[in-house]
Amino acid sequence: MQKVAILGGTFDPIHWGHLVMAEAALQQAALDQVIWVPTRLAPHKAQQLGLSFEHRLQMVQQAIADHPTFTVTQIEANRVGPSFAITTLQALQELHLQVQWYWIIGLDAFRTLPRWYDHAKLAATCEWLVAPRSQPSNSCSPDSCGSANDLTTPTTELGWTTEMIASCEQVIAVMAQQSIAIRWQRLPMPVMGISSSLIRQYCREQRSIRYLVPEAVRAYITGYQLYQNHD
Ligand SMILES: Nc1ncnc2c1ncn2[C@@H]1O[C@H](COP(=O)(O)OP(=O)(O)OP(=O)(O)O)[C@@H](O)[C@H]1O
Ligand SMILES: O=C(O)c1ccc[n+]([C@@H]2O[C@H](COP(=O)([O-])O)[C@@H](O)[C@H]2O)c1
Repeated sequence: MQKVAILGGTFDPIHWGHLVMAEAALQQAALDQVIWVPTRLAPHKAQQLGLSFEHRLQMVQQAIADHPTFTVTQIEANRVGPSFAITTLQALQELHLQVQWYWIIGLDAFRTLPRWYDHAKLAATCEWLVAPRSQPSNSCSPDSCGSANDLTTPTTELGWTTEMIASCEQVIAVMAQQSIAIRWQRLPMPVMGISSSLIRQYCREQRSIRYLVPEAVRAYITGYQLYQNHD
């Protein structure tokens, strides 16, 4: 049976944090494939107007072009309403039979899992590969994110602090209270203090984004003069 992981995201734009996370997952879970899924309308970012789906898709395509086991799908391109994860997973299940499913996710997003649409069914359908993340991204609410001092108590596990691990276990506990069993693993990888918000901010401030995103993505952003005036 093939082992396939979904990496869903807004990717506005894709950056090295996403790519390092995907590579760590590939190795850790011995995956056969990672399917990148740009969201059309992220459920919790629905009010925000970001770049078009086409621009975000193009940047993902260019960033993963040289990777033999990364692919990108447009499965959410024409979806009406928010892009719920369970809908995407079920649609991919119909296309890929005989697959053991995984979902690659950063700690900030994992913390919000108990509030995802139909999370009970989703949790039963895939295993979660969680990447450490120290800074809350703009996308999560204050009650769902950790403090900025997550880096204070390191463990021997690459990238992970005791606070981050406790945060994951809190998610598992909340799910358990709802009688939802969840399969998950922590990804050993360095904490990458990069976010799409940071890239957009750097572009607005006309600071260099070299080494924060792949060169092809930087060229794309520069070529279309993206992120100059809005967040
Ligand atoms: N630097 C990072 N380290 C670990 N996980 C990350 C990192 N950046 C993004 N992710 C994860 O990748 C997935 C998609 O994230 P997304 O496309 O929203 O990027 P983002 O950098 O969080 O964006 P924004 O800053 O606009 O909120 C989420 O699961 C998120 O937690
Ligand atoms: O299904 C949900 O309710 C849900 C709620 C929040 C986030 N997600 C998914 O989580 C992934 C990461 O989202 P984002 O916006 O942080 O890039 C993306 O695939 C979203 O569709 C899904």
